[in-house]
Amino acid sequence: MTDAPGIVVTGASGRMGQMLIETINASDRATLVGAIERSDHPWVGKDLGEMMGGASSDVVVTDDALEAFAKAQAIVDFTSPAASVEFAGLAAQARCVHVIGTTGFAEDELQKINAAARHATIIRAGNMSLGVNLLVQLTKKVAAALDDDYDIEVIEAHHNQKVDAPSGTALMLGEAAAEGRGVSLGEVADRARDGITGERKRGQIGFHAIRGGDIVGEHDVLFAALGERIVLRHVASDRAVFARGALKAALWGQGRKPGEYDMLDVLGLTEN
Ligand SMILES: NC(=O)C1=CN([C@@H]2O[C@H](COP(=O)(O)OP(=O)(O)OC[C@H]3O[C@@H](n4cnc5c(N)ncnc54)[C@H](O)[C@@H]3O)[C@@H](O)[C@H]2O)C=CC1
Ligand SMILES: O=C(O)C1=N[C@H](C(=O)O)C[C@H](O)C1
Repeated sequence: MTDAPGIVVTGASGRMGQMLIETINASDRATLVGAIERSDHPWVGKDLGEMMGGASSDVVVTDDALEAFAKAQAIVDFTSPAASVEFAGLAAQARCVHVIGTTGFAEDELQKINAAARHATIIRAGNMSLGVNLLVQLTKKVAAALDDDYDIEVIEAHHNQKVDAPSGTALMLGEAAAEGRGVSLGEVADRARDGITGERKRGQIGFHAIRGGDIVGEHDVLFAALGERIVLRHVASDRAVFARGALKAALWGQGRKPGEYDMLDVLGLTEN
């Protein structure tokens, strides 16, 4: 028997799923106890290690989430919004910490996750890297220091397989900028410019999404005024930064009371 919490990875064959499995397997602070894929996925029923191109392992990929969650202390979940909402209910039943990295949630889906957090410890963040979470705090501070002579634009770039836009990170940065300015993002966001748009409205926060090749994830927050520009930038060059953050969150969540937390809580970056 070891004290290392048992972790189940959902979306095991995905870009993040495989990175998470490698990160957990390399750690002596957690043990991989399960791997989930969708029912129609060719990995279901197969040995996880072999599917990842290595030696056989103790883990067989399954589509039975509840059975797998029952053996775990934490679920690390980078899948799709619909899947993560379902896993939130099952993780709450199994009393597991649920780390959600999935992005692209609709408002009603976020409400369902929020409801699950009444009974479960959920840590959700659109970006699990230390660097981006620091950038969130910097963005809030810079936005609070400047008035709306400074136009704020959030520009993000990702690989050509990404299905949601703006990225979860871009929305976190936009929220931070809006909070710094004391406004509601919903009221000032401009998420699509095309055609004769008219002049930029003062106080807007604009979003731009670049998609191409194998870009891991890049985010700029631009503050542009007459005669000067400030650019706050984060570049992720390796998905391992997200996986390390997610593992840290799963460990941090052990023994924590039910509620919805984020990476600022995990990293101790919350402030007044
Ligand atoms: N918060 C963060 O730090 C990060 C978040 N992400 C987000 O994580 C999510 C996944 O990203 P990728 O790994 O690049 O995508 P991906 O498409 O490579 O992987 C998603 C995996 O989830 C699986 N899946 C979908 N529905 C499922 C279900 N019902 N049951 C079990 N498995 C299911 C798919 O089969 C696939 O293997 C995206 O929303 C992305 O934006 C990605 C990187 C970092
Ligand atoms: O889909 C991705 O790849 C990423 N998604 C997250 C997001 O939507 O911000 C985090 C990271 O940028 C990679």
